[in-house]
Amino acid sequence: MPLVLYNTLTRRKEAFVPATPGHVGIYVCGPTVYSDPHLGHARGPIVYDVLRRYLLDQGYKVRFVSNITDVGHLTDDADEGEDKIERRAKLERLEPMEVAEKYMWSYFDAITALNVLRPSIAPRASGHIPEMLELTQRLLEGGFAYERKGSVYFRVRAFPEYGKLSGKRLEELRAGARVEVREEKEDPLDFALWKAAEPGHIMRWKSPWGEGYPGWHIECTAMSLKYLGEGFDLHAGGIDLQFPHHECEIAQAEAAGYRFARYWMHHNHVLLEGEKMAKSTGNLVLLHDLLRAHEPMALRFYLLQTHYRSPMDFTWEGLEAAKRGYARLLQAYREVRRRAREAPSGTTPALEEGLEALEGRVLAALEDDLATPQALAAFFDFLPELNKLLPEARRESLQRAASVFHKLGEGLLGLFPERVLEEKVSGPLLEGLIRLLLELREEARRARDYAKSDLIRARLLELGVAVEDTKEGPKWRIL
Ligand SMILES: Nc1ncnc2c1ncn2[C@@H]1O[C@H](COP(=O)(O)OP(=O)(O)OP(=O)(O)O)[C@@H](O)[C@H]1O
Ligand SMILES: [Zn+2]
Repeated sequence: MPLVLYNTLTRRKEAFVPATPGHVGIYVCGPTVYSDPHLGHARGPIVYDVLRRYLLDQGYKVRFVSNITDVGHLTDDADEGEDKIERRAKLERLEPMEVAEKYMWSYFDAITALNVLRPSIAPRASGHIPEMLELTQRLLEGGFAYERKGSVYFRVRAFPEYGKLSGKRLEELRAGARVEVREEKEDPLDFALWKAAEPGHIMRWKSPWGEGYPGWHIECTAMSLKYLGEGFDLHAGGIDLQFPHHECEIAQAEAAGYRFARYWMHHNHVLLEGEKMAKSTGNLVLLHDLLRAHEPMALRFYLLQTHYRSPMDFTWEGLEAAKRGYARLLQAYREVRRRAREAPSGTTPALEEGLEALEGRVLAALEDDLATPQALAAFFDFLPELNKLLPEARRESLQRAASVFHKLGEGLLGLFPERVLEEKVSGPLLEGLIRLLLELREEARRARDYAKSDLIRARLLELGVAVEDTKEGPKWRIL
């Protein structure tokens, strides 16, 4: 398989070889669902969606697991602070699970509008507490964890490979760590596998150590191993998750004796005014606001214009430029489809050659660590030639052009769902056309050309539009 991906674990591009021939297992860290998604939340789903589409196109069976965090993600990375969902529940006067449900659907609605395929499994953390307890128990038994006042912490010192994903050195981390006053931890680097619930904490489950709730990191380890098995192919998420979240995930899995993910992918951030777009800081543009005002596929196109490992600065000018670029591609594709229906039969070798080159370039770009900007550039480089060939092109070659556009543009990049290709005549357009015909009819009447005015009326009637002449002028209705 020719696909090459940058593996964060080894810090180099590597050929991607799935553990089981013909199958690929992918786990992507999903959102903590306590508010509406912003544009940054769409980047990962779209990038990994292109990867998934590529693998499907290559004939792989892909199990794509992306979780929903509905418990355990605290406002503070050092295991202090409130649960993000529970804090929001208090603000909105809702049950925590109402908050999770509301924002989970808000997230799925948005990424579905962006033509992202639904995960094969979207496990929710709160539904996997037994798996997390079992893993915690195993770590305790192996001496990799300890219990303090009903909470259980991972003993980082017992796992010398801690830091291998992020390349961080334990001594430096320790020097920079904050030491809390009421610290229960042996080492400031230790992290919670299980937290004792304080009085008043709503989301709580029974455990061998009393009532509590899981740590955020143990959720993803437990759920990815459950659904993808040991040594699964690929684990992905935003670059902010590389440390500590993913570092902790690896420590938990491997200390418990399981082989963990073989490849790690991290996408860079969407920035606004140079800063990470984030819920917690309020530096954001909401996805739903963008989706209401702009073609979702133009947004998807905009995000794919930057390589996933580079930061992407969101600007309104950038969005407008992307809309224009997308419209050019869409127009070309529609034109190809239209002509493929009408052109005289035959082939156009120059067009076929151009298509083959396009296909080669797009595939080569994606196979080189998902170089989506280069894949899009290949389309734009092909446009002038395509536009030159179109007027004379013959049907069979145009049909092939349409299917190549479908395979590359929709199948791989997910940019042209059927919805955008249908050149639908909308309500306002229809009404305008009827009004225009009636105006022409009035003109004919004024010129005493009754044959023409009657003809217009008769033809409209055939189409199911009845015209009635009243004192206030002609009225029409759909039969
Ligand atoms: N600005 C961004 N650009 C790209 N990916 C992002 C961005 N913000 C969050 N993500 C990714 O979205 C996923 C869900 O993240 P999460 O729910 O923790 O959101 P968040 O906005 O980072 O929250 P917070 O601001 O509270 O840290 C993660 O994979 C995370 O890396
Ligand atoms: Zn995760």
